Amino acid sequence: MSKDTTLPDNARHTPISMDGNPTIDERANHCFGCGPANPQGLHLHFTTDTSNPQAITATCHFQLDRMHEGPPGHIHGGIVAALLDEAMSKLNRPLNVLAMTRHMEIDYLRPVPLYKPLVLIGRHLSRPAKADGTPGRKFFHQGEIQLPDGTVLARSKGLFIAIDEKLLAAGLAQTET
Ligand SMILES: CCCCCCCCCCCCCCCC(=O)SCCNC(=O)CCNC(=O)[C@H](O)C(C)(C)COP(=O)(O)OP(=O)(O)OC[C@H]1O[C@@H](n2cnc3c(N)ncnc32)[C@H](O)[C@@H]1OP(=O)(O)O
Repeated sequence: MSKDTTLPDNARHTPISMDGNPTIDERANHCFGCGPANPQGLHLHFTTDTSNPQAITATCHFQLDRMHEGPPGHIHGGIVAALLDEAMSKLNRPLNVLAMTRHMEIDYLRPVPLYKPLVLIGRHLSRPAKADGTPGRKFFHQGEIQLPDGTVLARSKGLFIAIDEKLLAAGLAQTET
């Protein structure tokens, strides 16, 4: 069945230019957290440090304005959650896994200010082995939003589950129709 190329992009979720066989990165082009093609996204850009494979990190320097306000002068709590989720999810690629958030918990320690430079950090914590000793599919990560002086404003712990590539392909096929 041929595709209706007259539909607006927000209904298709994938830009017309990516028709064919888009990679997962191309599919993520509209990701609310990091997709460069999402005009309403956060446009977060992360640098990953894999020098210690046991403690991979992903770091992003960012600043938000009133578009994302919750308490006056401060970032909305749901956006704080999205920021932390994004930071943790950025650890999956350097770990060579496609994974989705299964569970996350957040400590909102201090209100997170708008119009201030902030640091968002994801840290890989552990990947427990299965009972038979083979690598498990659960990835535990931590996220933090900090002031530049290191003061932690919000902290998360997340469980990400590796997605079977065959199921992923089926999922992507579903979103194509
Ligand atoms: C269309 C497809 C596109 C895919 C593309 C993906 C890649 C590219 C993403 C890029 C974008 C990223 C963006 C940011 C990251 C998001 O935000 S991802 C979006 C939010 N997340 C979701 O939508 C996920 C929705 N959930 C699901 O699809 C399914 O639950 C999952 C995650 C695939 C897991 O399903 P499942 O395989 O049935 O796993 P389930 O048995 O429920 O739980 C797995 C294990 O975790 C354990 N567990 C559950 N909760 C807990 C807990 N609180 N504590 C400890 N253990 C727990 C369970 O007991 C279980 O353990 P075992 O029995 O295996 O020992």
